[in-house]
Formats: sequence, structure tokens, C-alpha cells
Amino acid sequence: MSGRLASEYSSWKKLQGIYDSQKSTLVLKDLFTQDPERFAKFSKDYISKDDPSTTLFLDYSKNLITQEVIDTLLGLVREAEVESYRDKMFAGEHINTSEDRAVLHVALRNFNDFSIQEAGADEVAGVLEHMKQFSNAVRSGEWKGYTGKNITTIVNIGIGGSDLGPVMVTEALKPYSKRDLTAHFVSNIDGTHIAEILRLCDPERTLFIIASKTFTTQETITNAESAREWFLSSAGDKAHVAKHFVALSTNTKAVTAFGISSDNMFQFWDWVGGRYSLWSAIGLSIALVIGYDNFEQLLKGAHGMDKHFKETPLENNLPVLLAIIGIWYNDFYGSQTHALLPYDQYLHKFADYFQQGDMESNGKFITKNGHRVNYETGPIIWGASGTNGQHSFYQLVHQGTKLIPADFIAPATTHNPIAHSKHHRILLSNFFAQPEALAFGKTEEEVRKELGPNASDTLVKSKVFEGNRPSNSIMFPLLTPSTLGALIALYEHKIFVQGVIWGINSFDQMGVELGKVLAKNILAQLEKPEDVKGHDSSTTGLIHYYQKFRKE
Ligand SMILES: O=P(O)(O)OC[C@H]1O[C@](O)(CO)[C@@H](O)[C@@H]1O
Repeated sequence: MSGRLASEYSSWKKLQGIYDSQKSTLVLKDLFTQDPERFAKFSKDYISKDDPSTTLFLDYSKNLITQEVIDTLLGLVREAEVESYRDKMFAGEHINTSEDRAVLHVALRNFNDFSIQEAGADEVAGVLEHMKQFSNAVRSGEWKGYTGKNITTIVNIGIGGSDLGPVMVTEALKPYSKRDLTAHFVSNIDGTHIAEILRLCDPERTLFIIASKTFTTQETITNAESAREWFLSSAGDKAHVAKHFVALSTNTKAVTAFGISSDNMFQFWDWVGGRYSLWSAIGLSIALVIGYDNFEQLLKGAHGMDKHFKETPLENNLPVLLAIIGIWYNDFYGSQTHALLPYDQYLHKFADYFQQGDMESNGKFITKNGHRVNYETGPIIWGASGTNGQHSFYQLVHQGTKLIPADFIAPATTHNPIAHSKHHRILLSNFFAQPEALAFGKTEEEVRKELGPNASDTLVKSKVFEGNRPSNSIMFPLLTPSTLGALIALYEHKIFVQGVIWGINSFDQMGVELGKVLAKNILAQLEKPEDVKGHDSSTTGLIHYYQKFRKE
């Protein structure tokens, strides 16, 4: 990050020039015809150096790019000093400047390869050991509830990064889960969320995991208090809380004040950002569900990608490539959104997860130096698993008026090869067909030929696919813990690279504060109409409407 606005870099200006002069010739159909080597040139294999069985394949040939575009985008990476910033992150420098913190999720999955000096980095192994002992004890039945019964249900109470990562990963790695241990996740302050989950729980066999970095988040603490009240209404004695409540936090004082002993607290550190925390103690529910060894494989898979990101030249560096291609659309083509489309039911929460990961990181208009950007920063991230999305929003992606770059993600093989893998073959045929249709479309001539001479012009036109809609395709042999680790780390580092180029701080989240402060103020005014003060007429009117129906 050089301190300049991205738009001041010479490569940015050059990219604008390329876009203006070549936009009309960047046509995928032509680019593929002109160069039979295009796929080979614009695709990359990732093989983990530590574990060659962990691999990913990235095909980025169906993008509106030429070698000149890629080279100029890489020039942008150099001008923005991304490599130096990456090294600063790995070294533990306080690159989260607004909060004066290091950014060290890479230290949580380090396995002694990188030398990291930050306080707490040497405590990671100890916490992992604690997680191992505890998850083994619960899974084996050695850990008993207050009436001597095994734990059969866990309820993770957390929100944002203290919820989305564990939810996404436990869903993604279900084939590795202990099927007789049920995991629930409560996040929303809406009492309906916890009420419906508690209906499914037996207090004698349920373990509550209170996951909150700060241990002050209103939603989490309120839900945790309601869970404790529900538990005590059966268990009676407060001493039983120790067998049924554990905490994942950086705030020992607040955890102890809540009534959870520090023996049942799993520590992490301020240099772990909430949306980068599934690798820390926040991953306890993951370790409980899939077992500690599989959790460690997840960490190792991510570590392999960390090494790749740190050591691979820019032109072969997968997170860098994803990042610059994203910038090409976001900042030059004017794309507002980016779709994540996993063709794997187990990854059905992947887009939700990276909605926070990307949008909370890069949804910022002020640079680290306090200047307002004069370009677009983080895209809107959205998506759903294939093929469901095809029967919902793909119409707009194919024939709408917006350019929506998308990442298609799929495993070559399935954990569920039912009907001799017939389902999987059909799934993959769609995974291959959609990017092809987006890229190459269907011309008026082709439609006319298909419909015959009597077809009306209107009908013909409505069936034309303009094509030239870009996508990446990411494949891997099977969705294993280490592959998932590598895939998540790939996107984490993509977000990092983009943030550095845009000159913003990807590691704070000031934008969620204002709403929280206003809600606290309003909460104190909800009792009486005369208390409702200091708002605009719309907000006042809405609160008064509520007060007409208000009940205890
Ligand atoms: O883990 P905590 O401290 O409860 O915070 C939960 C979430 O709230 C946020 O601070 C804001 O939404 C996220 O960054 C974080 O993941």
C-alpha cells in the first residue's frame, strides 16, 4: 500500500486506456478462436507443498482478459506494494492501523513454518491442545453432563464471524461428522431463533458454546443468558453450568463474570479478526463435529495456501489472480456484484460466509490515509449452490442487463456417489454448461436455425444469449478438510490483495457501529410514547406504531 489512491497508479491509468480502446474486441468467442492455447495459458494447478494430495485447479480463461490485461493488472499489484504488505502481515506488523493490531489468522495455522513474534502467537499450540483434549472428551463420552449422561447436542451461540465460519465448515464437512452429535447454531437476537433450537435440546445432554471475541456482543450475550436460564430451570444448581457451558473469547473478565470458569474458556487474541476466526478457538464446534484430526487437516490445508500466497511469483499466485480479475470487472467494467456458485450441496453456506468475509473487509470508502476513494471498492458478494440457483436467478445472469462475474466451484468426485454417481454427473454437466453458455451464448442466427423459418422475430430475439459473460471455474478432486482449508484461505488472501490495491483497511469494521449505538438508544425509549425523542419523523412514527401493539 503506497499511500496513493489506486487511481493515481500509472498501471490503473493504463488499464483504463486498455478498457476504453479494447472493450469491443475483448470477446470471448474471438479470443478462444484466435488462441488455441488460451485454456493452457489461463489456468493453473495448485498443489500444496506440504501435502501434494491437496490440490485445486483454477481456470480463468473465460474472463475478458488478454495477457496484456493480466500483465498490467500485475503491474498494479506491484505499484500498490502488495508483496511488501503481505510480508508485513505474515511478520505480525500492525497493518490494522485504525485498531493498531496485527492481522494474524495465518499464525493460527502456522505449524512452525513462519517466524511470528506477536504476543500470543506462541500460545496457539496450547489452545489447540486444549481444543483437542476437550473435543476428544466430549466425542468419546468421557465428558458428562450434570446427570452423568453423554453430550449428544452442541449449541454454538455467536454471530457474524463467531457463527458463519463454524456453520459453513460444519455443513461443508458433514461427511466427516460424528452423526450422533447434533450441532445447532444460534445467532439472531430474534428470540424465535433460540426458542426453536431449545425445543430440540435436552438440558442433560446439551453443551452450549458461547462464541464471542469481545464477549460484549448484545445478540450473543442475550442469547447466552436465555440459554443459561433455560438450562438452570432444569438443572437448578448453578454449579452445573460448568459441565454445560464453555466460552470462546479474548475477554476472560467478561467470561468469568458470566459464570463460566476460566478452565472452560478457550482463548484467542485481538489479532484474530472475527471474520477470519474459524481457525481459532472459534472453531471449537467444528472440532467437536468433525473431530480434532480433521480440524487440524483444515488448518493444514489453509497453511499450504498461505505458503503458496507468500512464496509464489505473482503471475502464478492464485489469490493474486482472483483478486486482479475481480478488480478488472469491479473498477473498469463497473460490475457491482460478484457471485459465488458452488456446485456442491455441502458448500451451500459458502457464499453466506464470504458475504461477511469480503463485504465487512472491503466495504469501505475511506483509505488508510483518510482519503475518500474515487473508484469502487468491495463488490456485493452473493450466490447459492448449483443447480438451485439455475432455477432462480440465473435468468438475469444470462440475459439481464448487468455484467455479473461469477466463480463456479465444484469437486470432481462426490462423497455421495448414489445411483452410480448419476447425480454427480448431472450436477457436473450443469457446472460445465453454465460457464460455457455465459461465455459463448447463442446468436440470433443459431436461434433462427433452431426454430425454423416461421418463428417470429420477437420469439427469436427473446432466445438470444449475448454471451461474453465472464467466470472463473475452480475444481478439486473431492471436498476434504484440507481442500476446504485451502479454498477458504484462497479467498481470504484474494480479499487481502484487493484491499491493499484499493488502499483500504480490510481488517476493521467501523461501519457496523452506528446502527448498534442507535439501537441501544432506541431500546431505552421503547416503553412510552413520550420517551421517543431525538429522531426523524419516520423513525418516531414507526416506534409509535410498535407501541400500539407492545406486549411484555
Ligand atoms: O465475536 P464477537 O465479538 O461477538 O463479534 C461478532 C461479530 O460482530 C462484528 O464485530 C460486527 O458485525 C463482526 O466483525 C464479528 O464477527
